[in-house]
Amino acid sequence: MKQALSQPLPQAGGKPKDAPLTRATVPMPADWRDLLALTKPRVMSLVIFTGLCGLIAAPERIHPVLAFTAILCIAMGAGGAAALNQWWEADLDAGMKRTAKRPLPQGRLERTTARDFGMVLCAASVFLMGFAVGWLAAAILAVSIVYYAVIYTIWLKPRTPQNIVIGGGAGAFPPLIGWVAATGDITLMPVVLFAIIFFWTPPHFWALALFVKSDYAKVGIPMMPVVAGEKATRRQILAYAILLLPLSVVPWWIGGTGAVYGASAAVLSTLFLALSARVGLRESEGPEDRMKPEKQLFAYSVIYLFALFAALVVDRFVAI
Ligand code: HEM
Ligand SMILES: CC(C)=CCC/C(C)=C/CC/C(C)=C/COP(=O)(O)OP(=O)(O)O
Repeated sequence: MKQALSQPLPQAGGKPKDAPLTRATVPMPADWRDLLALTKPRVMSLVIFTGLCGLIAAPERIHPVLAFTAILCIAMGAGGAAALNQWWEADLDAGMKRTAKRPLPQGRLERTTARDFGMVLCAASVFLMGFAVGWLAAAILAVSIVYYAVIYTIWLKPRTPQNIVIGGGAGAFPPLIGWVAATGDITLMPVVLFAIIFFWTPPHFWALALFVKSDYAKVGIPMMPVVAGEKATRRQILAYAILLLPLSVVPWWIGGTGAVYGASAAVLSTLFLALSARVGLRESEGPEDRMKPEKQLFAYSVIYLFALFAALVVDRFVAI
């Protein structure tokens, strides 16, 4: 592992590493709840949802069994990459209040279990996608896994405050994968969906980073508020939200959706911009417990993306 432990992590099961294995100290089999936690299920619910919406919004239909398989593969790949992220960052997670209760910092799982679980899920997701659905979708899934688990987690995150701007590409792939799973082809529409998530990610994450800034500072991760300060972060949140408003209506503008999506996107993005402006124009370098607008923006960012992609699907059915 790259990062040095600030303090020794407890061994899985809370036993000292070199204790003789008696009946009482034989490691417990991995609990399924801890394995599930490794996949970051709440974050992944939106990843899976956007993947599903991309698949449904695509102009071609595939057999429901294949559609289910494609979404299962996105879930497995994203969950496996999240497990690898936590395997690599167990030391960092142990040092941050927000992440200290995860299975690895708590010593409820062996690190090697997390690594192997992640590897198996990722490999299985790509091969299943390739053999059952298509190799273009499998290739993009593989790229997104490597993007999140390696390029973002290992390379960008510890090095640059632009980590989530560049790394944001990882989370933007699922609708593209869903679309390609249905059509076997990449057209302008799924690329626009990719771009929407790409530009949504900085306000989504930096809103959170503002109210957990001290956590990131403590473990030496160069997140934007830590390196460039709160003011610069707030201005950049606003800049991305301004760009997101016209971008979100592009699917309607290029004729890829109907007015239901176009109107929904305009309303949802205007509210996103209003909440971002409240955060972006705030001057205070306030304490983290006085960050209500930032917390509201973060919460709304999640609702926003769910609602925007739901509108895409509703629009498709209304248009039929
Ligand atoms: C590089 C890009 C991103 C970064 C760094 C990031 C970071 C985070 C972090 C740190 C949290 C708090 C989670 C926790 O405490 O466990 C979070 C929450 C969340 N993220 Fe992101 N995120 C990114 C992109 C995305 C994408 C692309 C999606 C989905 C499309 C997404 C969906 C969510 C959801 C649904 C939550 C709320 C989870 C909850 O309710 O606890 N994120 N994100
Ligand atoms: C199909 C596929 C592979 C999709 C990628 C999924 C995805 C949404 C990746 C990036 C987003 C994410 C969960 C970042 C968490 O940041 P972090 O890991 O820095 O957060 P943490 O501090 O909570 O660990």
